[in-house]
Amino acid sequence: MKKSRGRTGRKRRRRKHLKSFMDGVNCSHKLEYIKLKKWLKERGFEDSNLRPAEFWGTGRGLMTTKALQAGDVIISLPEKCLLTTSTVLSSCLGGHIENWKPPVSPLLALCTFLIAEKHAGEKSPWKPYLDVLPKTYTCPACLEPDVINLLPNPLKKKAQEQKMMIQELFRSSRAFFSSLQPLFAESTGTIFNFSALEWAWCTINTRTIYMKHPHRDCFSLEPDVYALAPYLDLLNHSPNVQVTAGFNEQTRSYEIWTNSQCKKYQEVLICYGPHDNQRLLLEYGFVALDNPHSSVYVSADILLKYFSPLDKQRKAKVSILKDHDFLEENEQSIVKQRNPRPLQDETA
Ligand SMILES: C[S@@+](CC[C@H](N)C(=O)[O-])C[C@H]1O[C@@H](n2cnc3c(N)ncnc32)[C@H](O)[C@@H]1O
Repeated sequence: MKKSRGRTGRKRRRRKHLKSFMDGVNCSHKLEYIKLKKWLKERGFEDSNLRPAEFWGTGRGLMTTKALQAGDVIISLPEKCLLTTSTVLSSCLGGHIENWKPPVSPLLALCTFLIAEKHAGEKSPWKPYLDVLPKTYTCPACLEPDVINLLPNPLKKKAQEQKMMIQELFRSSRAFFSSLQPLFAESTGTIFNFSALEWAWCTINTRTIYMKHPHRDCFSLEPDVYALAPYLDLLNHSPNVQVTAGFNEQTRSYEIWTNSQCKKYQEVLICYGPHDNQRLLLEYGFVALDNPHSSVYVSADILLKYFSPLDKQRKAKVSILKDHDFLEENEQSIVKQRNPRPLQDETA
């Protein structure tokens, strides 16, 4: 049959070309995903219509093999598949954490567990999950100083703070790491090194879902709101979709429901929250195209410079903006131990 060379043909070819970019390259045949699926099945995860795939634009994510309608469940992950502080406490680290004073934070407990399990290699029951975790991250904390220097000023300061915060976490955790020596043949100084902590911190910062756990005395007062959710954490973010997510007490599973449609073989996207690109870069290491939450950060200095000198209210206006945290502080801020932001608000 003669190929259509007219306008319709060109349109059709263009659409096909565009579609091939939007569709992902299925990678569920790769051994690491086959092992992960088997491991999840043993923990009660029912095979869904999701497949790991590589997408142009968002990287690795999950594609659906069935069209999704608003109201459909995207994924339902049983409690047994989740990695939380309860997992950590029931491991060999549990006794050491319970005896350690001052108590460690839930975040540090999770970081320690990830590093220890990664070190255990073949012996770790979490190996199929650990094997699919990224080896490196693009959060500002992992960027070289000369790259951080290229960022706009307010973001540069926040990136430097994030780097210093992890350095401080490492410094303040060294004694705790040393206390774990009886559990390891190799020196804890080698196992729990700075880059291992940085990797674990970024894993938690970029991949955890929000799940509130009651406070336990063996932990410090920082909120215990994290859970690592294997497979579910392959879902990428879009500011333009809406989902409902949370732990379902009846099914004892963490569930995500879509409020948007998704076509067959397209990437299933969820919303991590109404974050602007600065926040996305800081917390997750990427920026979203056409982000409706985009904002521009302005320092008090810049604002005052461009306020009309005749405006008698300008100081009061700046003060109101400051009170509501709408202004970047210019002075060097004290490095605070900030808790990372879980993947999804309960309300996202
Ligand atoms: C929860 S993980 C999602 C799965 C991840 N892409 C992977 O391969 O493991 C979150 C990370 O995915 C990446 N990501 C999520 N949404 C993205 C998007 N819209 N564009 C680019 N990268 C995105 C970022 O690196 C982010 O830190």
